[in-house]
Amino acid sequence: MMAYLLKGVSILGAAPTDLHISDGVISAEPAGQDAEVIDASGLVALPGLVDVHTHLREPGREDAETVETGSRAAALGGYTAVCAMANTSPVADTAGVVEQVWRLGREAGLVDVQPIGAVTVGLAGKQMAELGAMASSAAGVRIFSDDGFCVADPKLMRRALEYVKAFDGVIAQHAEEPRLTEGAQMHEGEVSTRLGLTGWPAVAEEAIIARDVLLAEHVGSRLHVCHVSTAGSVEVLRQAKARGVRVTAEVTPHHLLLTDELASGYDPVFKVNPPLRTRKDVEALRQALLDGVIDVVATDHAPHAVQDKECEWSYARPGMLGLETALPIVLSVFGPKWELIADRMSIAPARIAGLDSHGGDLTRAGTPANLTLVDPAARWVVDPAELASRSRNTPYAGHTLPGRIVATFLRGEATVLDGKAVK
Ligand SMILES: NC(=O)N[C@@H](CC(=O)O)C(=O)O
Ligand SMILES: [Zn+2]
Ligand SMILES: [Zn+2]
Repeated sequence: MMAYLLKGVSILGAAPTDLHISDGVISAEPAGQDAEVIDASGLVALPGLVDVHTHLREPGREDAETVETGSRAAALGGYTAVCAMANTSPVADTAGVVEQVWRLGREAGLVDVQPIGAVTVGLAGKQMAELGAMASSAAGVRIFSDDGFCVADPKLMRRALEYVKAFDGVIAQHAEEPRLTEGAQMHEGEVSTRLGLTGWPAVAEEAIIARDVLLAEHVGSRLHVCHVSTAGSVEVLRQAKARGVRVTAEVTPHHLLLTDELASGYDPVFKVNPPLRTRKDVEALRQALLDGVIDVVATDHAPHAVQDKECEWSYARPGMLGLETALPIVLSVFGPKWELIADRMSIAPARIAGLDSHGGDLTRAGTPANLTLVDPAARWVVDPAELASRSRNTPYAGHTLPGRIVATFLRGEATVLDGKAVK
């Protein structure tokens, strides 16, 4: 096993120090002659990022992404763990499928791939999947989600919350009242009216979150809200948290930056669920992340093959890439608030996902060496052709972004060095 000495590194923006990595953990002692020395002056060390919402597309759409290509994109983005969403083909609704995804993650060996199990069979919203079997499988599933679809049936949602309570599981809801979003192509507002596109109203998200926090409160179980996108949702969450409801929430980098005005050019790269909202929503989401009303940044990395994305707006699949640009976008929005970034992108997501070996304290000897090194001064231009993802649907093509991932370590082994994946 390699040993490393990160010379002159700044841990979360603190004064430069030397960081020793050996035997897979942070070590108090220099490892001696054999350690590879990395000049880390000017670089910031963060606990390895953890994504609670990633679409890896395997099994079923390996033309868009595989566990391996998505893992590589994640490592290059500074991630050491990702939670793989269940909307694969076949759906990850059995112990067999989640174990397959988990095993593919182990084989790729670039990040910890933690499968999310479906709440309902085939994501059909009718019959509960075998949540217990997925939880007790080798994959040890803790998060369940029908993401892509909402668990719209309130009775089914209640039963799922009750069921996972036994093993401290969590239901991650894609909050969308389907009757209010029929035919929706973008956010319902001034821009959709001008473009003549059917809108997804903010209330379609807010109504489900309001219902679900009440259900979670009633059951005393854990709810996680995927990709929160509106100012109204933030207010519902703020009130629920003030009452002590066991609810956590995520926001994506794109909802922290981009607005519905971008639909004006009808470029489907900006088509995503939930849709890009207004400037007012963006401001409220930023404030909510600062306040902790929203707990984490999650990418909702949603790779799509060219033919599913480069077509007429109404035919294009919703979703955009996220793993390789998440940290730079967050850095561009909030600046070098390293404590905040570490909490919202590593510590809190690791806690939500139950990934105990991630999001650790890098100043403590014995902490598993899951970390990433960022060069905050480096600026780079996003070139879709250079991304490690198998897909190209980034909304940031041609953007100059701050912050480059220089190295990532998974249990003390480098997965990224000099900005390049090691395998
Ligand atoms: N976000 C998206 O627009 N698409 C996601 C599904 C989802 O997150 O709802 C996908 O799987 O492509
Ligand atoms: Zn979703
Ligand atoms: Zn998603």
